[in-house]
Amino acid sequence: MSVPLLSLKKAVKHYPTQAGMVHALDSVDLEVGRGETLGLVGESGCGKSTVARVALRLTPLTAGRIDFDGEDVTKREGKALQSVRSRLQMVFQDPYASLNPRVNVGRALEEPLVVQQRGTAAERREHVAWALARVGLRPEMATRYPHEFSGGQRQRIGIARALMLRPELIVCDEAVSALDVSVRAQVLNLLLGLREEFGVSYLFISHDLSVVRHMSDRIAVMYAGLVVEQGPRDAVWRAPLHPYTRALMSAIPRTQPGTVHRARTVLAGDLPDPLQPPVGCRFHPRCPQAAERCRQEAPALRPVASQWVACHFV
Ligand SMILES: Nc1ncnc2c1ncn2[C@@H]1O[C@H](COP(=O)(O)OP(=O)(O)OP(=O)(O)O)[C@@H](O)[C@H]1O
Repeated sequence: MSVPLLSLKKAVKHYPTQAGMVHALDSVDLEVGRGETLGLVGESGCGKSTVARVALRLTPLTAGRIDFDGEDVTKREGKALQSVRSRLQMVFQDPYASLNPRVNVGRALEEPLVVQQRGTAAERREHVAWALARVGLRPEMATRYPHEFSGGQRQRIGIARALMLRPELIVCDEAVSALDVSVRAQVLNLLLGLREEFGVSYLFISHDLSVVRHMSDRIAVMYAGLVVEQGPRDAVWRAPLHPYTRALMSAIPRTQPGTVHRARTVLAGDLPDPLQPPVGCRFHPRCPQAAERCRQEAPALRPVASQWVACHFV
């Protein structure tokens, strides 16, 4: 098998707080192959954005390792880190928050090229026009300011900015969650088109399973700082194995095309307290199948059929 573009190996991220240590990630293993889209799903607070932040080296790991294109980049700093960063970009949920309201769109798009000292001013302007056109905006819009755009257009600007350095991997963190349904479909199709055109890989993070299904080749399901199931998109969608994934799937409205008819499992309770995750399987307090072993022993991810699953009873 070829070397994955991005891999997290036993990645741990704990945030020290006044109340104690928040266990945001505990030994997470994930891989994104070249040209592949890995969808990451799970409830709010399970650690999805933390995966994005550690993958982009926006925050350091507490333990574990990150490889990019076969090289250990966990501790890279300075110029060596900058060269990795240029190959990895992020699209945020709210592009407005990441766009300076006083800076026009042309300058905002040019900025990554200026930081990386690429091209002359004229070449950079030309590249801005190209990126705007590529995301379906008119090049003359470069002189406008963020507030002059709709939510969907702003997200296109966020994508154009991510494209400026022609990255190999784009991390999309809830990139379409704030958009209306029709605009959402357009932005998703734009992302799929860019993948076709440039072979870019995506780490596609969303709490919305149907969006993840639309976008991904493989799906990883997170629960309370851990990956509990991962595998090929259709296998996870059609035959989820972990009780948590099954509960997530059963909550999807049956009106959606291709949805497999499943008895609905209502998940009682909330995610566990990240300051004190439960002993044993972290899902056991909410699991309809929990037994004594689940209360005592944490299940490891192991291969079952075409998936990897962390459950004693699958
Ligand atoms: N800087 C921080 N300091 C302390 N705790 C944090 C910090 N960032 C995140 N957390 C906590 O880490 C856990 C995981 O958060 P994270 O944002 O990664 O989850 P998420 O799945 O992306 O949720 P959401 O979809 O709501 O963003 C949560 O309990 C969160 O409160």
